[in-house]
Amino acid sequence: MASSPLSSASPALRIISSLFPQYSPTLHANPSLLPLSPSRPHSLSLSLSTSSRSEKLSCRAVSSATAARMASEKKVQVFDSKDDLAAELAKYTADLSDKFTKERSSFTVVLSGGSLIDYLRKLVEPPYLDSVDWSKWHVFWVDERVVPKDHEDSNYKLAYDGFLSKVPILPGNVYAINDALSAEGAADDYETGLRHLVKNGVVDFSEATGVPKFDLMLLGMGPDGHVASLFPGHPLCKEKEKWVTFIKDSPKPPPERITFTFPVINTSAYIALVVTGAGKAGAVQKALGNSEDSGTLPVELVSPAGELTWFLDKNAASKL
Ligand SMILES: O=C(O)[C@H](O)[C@@H](O)[C@H](O)[C@H](O)COP(=O)(O)O
Repeated sequence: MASSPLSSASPALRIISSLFPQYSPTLHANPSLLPLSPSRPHSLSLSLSTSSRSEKLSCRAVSSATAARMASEKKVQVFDSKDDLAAELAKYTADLSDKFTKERSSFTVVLSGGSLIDYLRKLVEPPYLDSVDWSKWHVFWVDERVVPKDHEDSNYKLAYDGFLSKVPILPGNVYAINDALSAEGAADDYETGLRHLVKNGVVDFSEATGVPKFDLMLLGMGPDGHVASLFPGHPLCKEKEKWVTFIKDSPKPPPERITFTFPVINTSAYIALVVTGAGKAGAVQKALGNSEDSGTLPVELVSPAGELTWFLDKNAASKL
């Protein structure tokens, strides 16, 4: 298991629970939308809380964890403000960028849509703007809506406007979907592209699981506990063969999307789950608390081979 590279926690950071022992033809950047102007990352020193609340949470989580989840290293961090969360997420990401760019010639980062992009806001500011080796970044999407790249619903557009346009990541290293294809075609095309990138050594590969091993996934979670475009009760949550699949009946609009599957998500070296807002407190409680019906949410299936870190604001953590 990879150890955290992370080492000085911000004062506002509260760790309430910690270690659980235990290219392609079309996988390309869109030059018209990627006039990326140009322009390094870190690990949190985890100051473990010894409060009774912290111990209680750890016990609760352990009691509800499956054997697979126990195999993961899990950290839960609660921040007093969204700005504090964004500051720590920037530091965490920059540290991991530093670690992986020193170890390999690339840093493979997977983005989700939604509010996650806004929480990357401090990563595009000093000191990270100049200290991160952006030239080594390779950017992917854990899920994407099947809409044109300039559509308001596009995760690519969201990431471009809020993050990619502000840092000097090479346009050729940004892997958007082919928006001219159907959902099924775009999913197949994205998987084909990934296979090329694995073959070329840009993306790491896990012999153990037979799927790509991304360095970092930055995930959000919906109020219903969905992650990526893997929704509660949907058969796609059980997909074991495909790396990338598609959905045409997403309960969260728009309905047509492509998404990484759980085997790929769970092969990641690091996953950050960024969850804020009182509307998500129930799902957070189910996933991390001692809920009777724990184990029913997609987010509970997130159990990476590496390290999982929850970044919560106090509202999302309010039922813990
Ligand atoms: O494209 C998407 O819809 C997503 O990738 C999705 O999984 C998102 O991350 C969650 O729905 C959380 O979104 P919010 O953070 O905006 O609530």
